[in-house]
Amino acid sequence: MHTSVRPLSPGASTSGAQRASHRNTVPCVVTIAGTDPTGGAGSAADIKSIHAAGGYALPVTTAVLAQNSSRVTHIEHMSAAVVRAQLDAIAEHARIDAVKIGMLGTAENVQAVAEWLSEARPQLIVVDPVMISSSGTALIAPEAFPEVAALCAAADVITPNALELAELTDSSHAETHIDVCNQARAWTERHGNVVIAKTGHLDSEQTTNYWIESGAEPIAIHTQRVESSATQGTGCTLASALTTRLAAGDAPARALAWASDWLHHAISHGERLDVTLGQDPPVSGPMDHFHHVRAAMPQPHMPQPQVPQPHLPLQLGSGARKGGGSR
Ligand SMILES: Nc1ncnc2c1ncn2[C@@H]1O[C@H](COP(=O)(O)OP(=O)(O)O)[C@@H](O)[C@H]1O
Ligand SMILES: Cc1ncc(COP(=O)(O)OP(=O)(O)O)c(N)n1
Repeated sequence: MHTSVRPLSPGASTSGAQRASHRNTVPCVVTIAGTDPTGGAGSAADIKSIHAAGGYALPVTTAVLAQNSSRVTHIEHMSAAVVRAQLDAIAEHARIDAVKIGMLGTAENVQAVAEWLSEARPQLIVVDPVMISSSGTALIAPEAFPEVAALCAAADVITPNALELAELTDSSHAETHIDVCNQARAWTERHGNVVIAKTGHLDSEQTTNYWIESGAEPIAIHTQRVESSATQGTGCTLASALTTRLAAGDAPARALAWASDWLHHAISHGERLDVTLGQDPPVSGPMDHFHHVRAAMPQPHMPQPQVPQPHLPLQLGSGARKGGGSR
């Protein structure tokens, strides 16, 4: 890595995650990501999630993809100059409360983003180290792995899935919640920032999200695994919603609980969108990022989502609860 983003002092991650200065305004969140024309993952998922969580999205495109949930047929990487120009255009125009980073694609783009971050010094940086699509296509060049790891080390919060966490910590693929938490703990003790340890890729009834931070008790937000095809873009969605709630000033437990619970409902209500063409076996499709808004806007042709409260912040429903435990 040629560029360091900024030095992190011990505990800086917590303060970074809690240092939201615009608690009484809509948080402006820059999302740096690739595209998905089917709207399920990438920047489309990010924009929807940021707005659903009460923020305003400023999208920077790193790559244009022809993809759906079954395959990626084309990737056009933006040049580092185009990525940088988009970031500069935002910086001269808008308040930036937080930056969420997803697919970067090339080592040049990782460097361009790292350089900009070291100049812009946003208050909150969340990195979702996107490496592979669920359809199996690599979304980052292998030679860029060390650059992505360095970017992760300089972030306030990282949100790797189990595969990405194993890659970052040079470990074998986790099989249990305890494995995932141990790997996250190893990362956080080395780098001093927060890891959201995710368990969507494991074979467990619960899809608990853990806030793992050096020197602090883990925060565990438990949700039940939903048997649904509406799981396209879950990682992008969780990271974007969490970033927005942190930028809004929520404490870590509240922000992670809101994002996890809302995501659980978005998956649960996704199939009723009925977007994907019927296939056998069914392909995965988008979740409903606006189930809570739809609940407040009667649509006679659709069954009404049973979401009790349309306002922010969403109170915890039956899907999520805070507490310890590893499974
Ligand atoms: N089947 C599911 N039911 C409920 N929640 C899920 C499901 N799959 C994923 N999630 C939620 O989405 C989050 C991200 O999913 P995960 O598969 O771990 O990462 P990624 O989408 O980045 O590969 C999980 O932490 C969990 O909150
Ligand atoms: C452009 C782009 N970015 C990220 C992903 C992968 O997103 P993720 O949220 O991890 O979703 P799934 O792969 O689990 O659907 C992507 N496909 N495209």
